[in-house]
Amino acid sequence: MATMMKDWLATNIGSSGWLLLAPLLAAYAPRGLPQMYFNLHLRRHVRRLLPFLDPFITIDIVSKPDSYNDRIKSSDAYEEVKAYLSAGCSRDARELRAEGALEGDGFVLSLREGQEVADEFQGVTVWWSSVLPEEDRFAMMRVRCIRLTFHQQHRDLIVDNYLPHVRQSGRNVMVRNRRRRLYTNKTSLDYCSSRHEVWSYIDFKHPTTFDTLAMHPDKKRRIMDDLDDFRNNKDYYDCIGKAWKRGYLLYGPPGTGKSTMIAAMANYLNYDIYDVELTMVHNNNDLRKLLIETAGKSIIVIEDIDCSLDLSGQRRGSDDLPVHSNKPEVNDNRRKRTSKVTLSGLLNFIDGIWSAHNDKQIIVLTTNFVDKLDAALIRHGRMDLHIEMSYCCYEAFLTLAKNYLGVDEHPLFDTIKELLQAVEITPANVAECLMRSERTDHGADACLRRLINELKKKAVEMEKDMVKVEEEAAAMPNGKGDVAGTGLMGDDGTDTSYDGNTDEDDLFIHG
Ligand SMILES: Nc1ncnc2c1ncn2[C@@H]1O[C@H](COP(=O)(O)OP(=O)(O)OP(=O)(O)O)[C@@H](O)[C@H]1O
Ligand SMILES: [Mg+2]
Repeated sequence: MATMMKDWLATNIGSSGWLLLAPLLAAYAPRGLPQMYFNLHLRRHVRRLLPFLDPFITIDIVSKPDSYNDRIKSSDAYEEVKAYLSAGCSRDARELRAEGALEGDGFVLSLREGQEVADEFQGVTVWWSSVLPEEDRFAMMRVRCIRLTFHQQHRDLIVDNYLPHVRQSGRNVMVRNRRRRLYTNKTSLDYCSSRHEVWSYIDFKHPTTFDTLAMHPDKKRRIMDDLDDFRNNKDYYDCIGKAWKRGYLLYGPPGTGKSTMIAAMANYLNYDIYDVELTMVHNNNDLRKLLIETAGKSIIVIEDIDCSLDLSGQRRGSDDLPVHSNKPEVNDNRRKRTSKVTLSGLLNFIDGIWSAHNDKQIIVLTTNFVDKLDAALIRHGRMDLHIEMSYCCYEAFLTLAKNYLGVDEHPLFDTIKELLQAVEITPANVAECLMRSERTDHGADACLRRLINELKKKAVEMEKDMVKVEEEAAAMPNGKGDVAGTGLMGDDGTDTSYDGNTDEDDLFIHG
């Protein structure tokens, strides 16, 4: 309605139609004025009259040109307005356009050109319409335009309150409709490539949550609290002048749930995951490029960081490796060296000046061998929280029993509790025992007995290992040795293997 009136005024007064008023105004024109001055004089009067005749203001929100890539943030406003209208006011429109939604099988409805819908905000009515942009230069680039029309007396309310409200609501709609994504980096990056070109993705559909994650409940609570503090404290990060980011180091033996924890975090926060395969990144520049093309509200993951790069070697500036070697670890190192990413490039990726371009980003590094990592990589402020993923404790077992067998208690639980205090077994191993198919035939009993057998078997193995190690240690002149036979040894010869301890001070080195 408002736009129709406005269009009428534009056609009949704003352009050639102003001549309709010419005879009227000519009567008031000063006598003897040359024709050219008369026209100017007339136009000035018409322009002054316009606000009285047309008190409506329009604001055009234009889409990005189709040829632009998705780095142009100004396009976000158009998408947000579209989402806002699609969810609400387009219900009143009679003629709609349906585009296949980027996510899922649904459609995004928007207004067809020329259609108009009304919206109300704090008692004020505004009108939205879809129009073709007036300027020809846009036509080649297929830019779409949504026009907002409102009375000039509400200008402040609309600009200061309504438009931000529309954007925020539109963003919420987009988040609600959106499926989360699991990205991974592509091999070759070109300098001009955009997000689609450096990352490929699939829908992220991991079912793990913190409820199903097997871990001591106190430890789990502290991690969840830390995540909550992170996502809710933008003001705090601004106040202390720190980029709104957080780093987590997850370390522990294979099968203790590091990858599972990342999925639980992503589900908890509703974030996307960028899984960086470092060995495929050619150099520091490509790494930076990848970072720039990530979006906020995401978790950047580098799994098995100790295997991805020869970080310790680079830190110490070690010599080139021999060209041929029979040792597998040497060949493995040579493979890592094909990537020219350096430790310093990685450190900059994590918290360099470029890393602050996105808010709400979490970086997670995982490793089986925390002692192999350079101190700079995991220092305070870079990896804010160190989380040890340890062997299965009784509390973690209870979660797995609930997940896999649906039982909260069972007469065999006491035996299992006792064994778990003495035996190191990973949650993955426990889960495997509880997944046995006998469950369907014999209920939880068969699975729990299988677990008990597994635990007893491990207890015997551990006993044997201990005897062997003690014998070896006794045979060494200085009595020092790799006690658990894990290959993890501190510089001073002390054993640095995982002890499965769930003492909180051990779990949270800092943070
Ligand atoms: N803490 C846990 N809670 C629930 N399930 C777990 C847990 N740990 C392991 N699992 C189960 O074991 C499987 C392997 O776990 P996951 O891949 O997370 O281990 P990881 O620590 O990442 O191992 P790796 O070091 O080899 O990458 C998971 O698919 C899951 O089913
Ligand atoms: Mg893993």
